[in-house]
Order: sequence, then C-alpha cells, then structure tokens
Amino acid sequence: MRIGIIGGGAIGLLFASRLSEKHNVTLYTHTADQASIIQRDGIRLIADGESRLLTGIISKGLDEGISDVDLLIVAVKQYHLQQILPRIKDIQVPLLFLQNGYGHISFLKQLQSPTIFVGVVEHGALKHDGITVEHTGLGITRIASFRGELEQLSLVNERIDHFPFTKSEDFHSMLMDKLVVNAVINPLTAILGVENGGLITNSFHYQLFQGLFEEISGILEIQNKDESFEHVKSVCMATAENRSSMLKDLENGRKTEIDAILGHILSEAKNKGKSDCLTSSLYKMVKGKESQGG
Ligand SMILES: NC(=O)C1=CN([C@@H]2O[C@H](COP(=O)(O)OP(=O)(O)OC[C@H]3O[C@@H](n4cnc5c(N)ncnc54)[C@H](OP(=O)(O)O)[C@@H]3O)[C@@H](O)[C@H]2O)C=CC1
Ligand SMILES: CC(C)(CO)C(=O)C(=O)O
Repeated sequence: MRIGIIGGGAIGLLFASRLSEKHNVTLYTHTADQASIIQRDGIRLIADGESRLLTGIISKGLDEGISDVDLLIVAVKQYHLQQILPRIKDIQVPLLFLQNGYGHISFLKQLQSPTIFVGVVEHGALKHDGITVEHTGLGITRIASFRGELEQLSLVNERIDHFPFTKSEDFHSMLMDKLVVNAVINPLTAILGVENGGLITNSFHYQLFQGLFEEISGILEIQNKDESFEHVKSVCMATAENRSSMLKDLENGRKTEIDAILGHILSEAKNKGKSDCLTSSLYKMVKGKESQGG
C-alpha cells in the first residue's frame, strides 16, 4: 500500500519507520530541509535495543503537494490542523488522524473525503533530531471510523512486528478513554519534569496521579472507574521511559496541547460547579510555563 504521512515529529517518524517495513511510505514534512535530509540519509529508528537506519522512505516538504497515496495519515499536533486544511480539504483518499484530545472531531467535518478514521496511539515516541526517533514504549494503536467503513482500512488486520493495531467500534468512547490517559499523564509529567514511569515509582507523584484520576473520573462521570484507572496505569508503565509529548513541548519552548486535552474537562467541571480543582491548577501551571517559553 502507498501510505502518506504528514508531520515529521515523534509520531510521524515512528509511523513512517515502522510502516516502511511493509509499505511504500512518503513522509510530508513541514520544512524542505528536514525532507531532504531524510531523503538522503533515511530515518534512524532506535528500538528493541538497537539503532537501525531505514532508507527507502520518500520524503517531501508538504508544500510540494501530496502525490498518489492509498492512505494519508495525519500526525501533526491538533493545533496545526487548521494550517494544513488547504492541503487535505478536497482529498478523496482515506484519511487517518492520530491527534490526542477530542477537539479535532469538529475539524473533520470540513473535509471532503468519504472515508475518515481516527486513531489513538498508546506508544511512546521520542524525537531526538530531524531523522531520529526512539520507540520508548510499545503500546497499541486503536482505530475507529469517523466516516465510512472500518473494513476499508486493511492496516487494522495486518501484523507488523512491534506495531499492533486494533479496531474500536465507537470513536467517541475510544477518544474519551485516551483523553483520560493524557489528562492524567501529560500535565503531571510536564510540571514535575519526569518520564511517565516517574509518576508511578515516586510515591508522592503517585498520590498526585491517583488524586488527579479520581477528580477527572468524577468530572467526566466515568462508570467503570477501576478499569479506567488500570488502563491509565498500564499505558503509563508501558511508556515508562517516555517523556510525554507535553513535557517535550515545554522543554523545547513550544506550544503544548493543554487546551485540546484539558479544555473539555474544565468546561464540564465548570458546569458542575467544580472549577476550583487540581485539574484547573495544573492547567494554569502548564499555561504559565508555556507563556514563559517552556
Ligand atoms: N509523542 C508521543 O509519544 C505521542 C504523541 N501523540 C499525539 O500525536 C500527535 C503528534 O505528536 P508528536 O509527533 O509528539 O508531535 P511533534 O511536535 O513531535 O510533531 C509535530 C510535527 O508536525 C509538524 N508540522 C507542524 N506544522 C506543520 C505543517 N503545517 N505541515 C507539515 N507538518 C507540520 C512539525 O514540524 P516542525 O517541528 O518542523 O514545525 C512536527 O514535525 C499529537 O496530537 C500528540 O498528542 C500521541 C501519542 C504519543
Ligand atoms: C501515550 C502517551 C502518554 C505517551 O507519553 C502520550 O500520548 C503522549 O505523550 O502524548
């Protein structure tokens, strides 16, 4: 299959390198410079105790336009989506969106493609430089249909070593489950400056982790709380060595996805008269750091 991927960040590089083992991959980067280095040198994947250079991946700047692909994966941050809208608006091929959060669902309604999927990525991925990515936590990629038949996406039935996919029936609950994972892990790791595993291994951090989960599950009225807590914990442990995408953003002085991740939860909290909460304090802390440039 010819797979196009937009975004040469941690997730774009991870997907490009893993999927290139079975498919013809073209990576569309933001800058032409990054594309030409990947085109020349390939992508370096650090995983399973070794470092491998994967050549044969085509790379182009997104400004060059998207050529013929059978599937286009969008791996930019949620707040970049509006910028790439002109490039993908009229595309008719199947599209797969991998953003954390929930806010991109309203964005998808502007697209013409009859087949749109959303995915949640439970892998840890760390970008070291423009061509190097480390697979810091083996997880799973869950995919659900937003528009069109899930069966049209052959990826969900394929076996790729160290890169499993699974189907989810309902995109809403799939995104909400991941929202809870990110709402607990990302702001805490970003403020405490620890890898994901540090939230479990340090008993003081773990108390915050438990307290935040308790609060968020109450605000969102989560029914199966024990199962949900175990899920958040299992993702945290599977990606123990990862620095969350929010921590990486603050370290690199970039905008975070805090609004995409906590925005919906905070408006629910407000509706329930619970505005004065740990979630709101963490939101302000991340915003404060972000406005100081990380
Ligand atoms: N990192 C992780 O472990 C995980 C991340 N996610 C989610 O995956 C999504 C991507 O995250 P991640 O890969 O970490 O983010 P990164 O910030 O590492 O990557 C985003 C990439 O998008 C590129 N980009 C920005 N604007 C454009 C544009 N107009 N055209 C083309 N490319 C553009 C950026 O390029 P440049 O830097 O050159 O501007 C950058 O390479 C996020 O929603 C995140 O929450 C989900 C699970 C795990
Ligand atoms: C899965 C997890 C928590 C990995 O760190 C992630 O989604 C992120 O960093 O944004």
